[in-house]
Amino acid sequence: MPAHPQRCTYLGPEGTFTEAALGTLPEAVTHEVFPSDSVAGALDAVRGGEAAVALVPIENSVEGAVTATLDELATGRPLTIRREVLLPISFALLVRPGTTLDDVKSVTGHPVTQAQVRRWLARHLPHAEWESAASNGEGARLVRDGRFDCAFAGEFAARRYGLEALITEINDAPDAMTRFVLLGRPGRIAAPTGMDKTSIVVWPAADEPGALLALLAEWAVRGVNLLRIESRPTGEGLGRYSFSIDAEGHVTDRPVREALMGLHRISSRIRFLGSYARADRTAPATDPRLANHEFARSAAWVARCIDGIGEHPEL
Ligand SMILES: O=C(O)C(=O)Cc1ccccc1
Repeated sequence: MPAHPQRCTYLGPEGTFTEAALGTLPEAVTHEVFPSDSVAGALDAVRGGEAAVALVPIENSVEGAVTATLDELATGRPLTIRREVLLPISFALLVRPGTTLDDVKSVTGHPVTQAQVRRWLARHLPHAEWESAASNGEGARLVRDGRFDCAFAGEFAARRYGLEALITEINDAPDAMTRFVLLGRPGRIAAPTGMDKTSIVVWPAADEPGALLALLAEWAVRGVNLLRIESRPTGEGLGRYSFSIDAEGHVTDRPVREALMGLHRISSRIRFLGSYARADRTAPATDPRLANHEFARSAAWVARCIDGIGEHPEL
């Protein structure tokens, strides 16, 4: 460990799933780790230089986007994604020791959690009042402090806050996963691994027929597969949206690079959020016609056409 290790922050407080996800990354040992109390706080710590990197949730397989994260990435000083990590999620109902299900009148957790335990709540605690917390760790802390009767959080958070897991393995959808991203200030992009993903935010140029189709066509004509597309309101009035997109491949792959160039030409704004290794280690279906050397070969052919080398430069 260097004398002054770099710092890494995460959506805290202690006991969040984000902290558990961070535990699977090398940064958990190579960096000095500290919690932030919101997604915005974590990203501002990176923007302000108090942390080199921050881990925050971005997407859940049941509830979809963590909108606070998407919106933070679309605005403010630019940040880029260095890594992503996937974590399977199931919840425990945490209470102060001695509390029974019959005692429970109020319940808390992160808003994304609420969406994942809705059916369970309707069945087992139909009269309990829900109020959201900034994170699941924060919910557990608030139960310890007597603000709520129980919180949904990871079972591991019980010990941290002197609570008891009354029920475990709660989840309306059994295979729920959450995706987290490690964000840093823009820097040199890591070399491709062959199993990469590229993320951007793009603002269409005009509110006109086919504007979204034109954005999608830039990827489609170059054979680039999209992994996620999400619209988010820009905040500039109803009907104004930006699109958050994950595409298969790395910015140094010719098809991805040319799609980005096309988007840059036709959009009103575009923000590059990084190229990084896919956590699911899935290699794209490769089309040999789209390999970098095929782009070089076709560029050389056009150059020969221009130079008039050969009567009919065909190859
Ligand atoms: O990290 C946490 O504990 C959070 O509060 C964010 C979250 C919410 C729901 C599932 C996974 C992570």
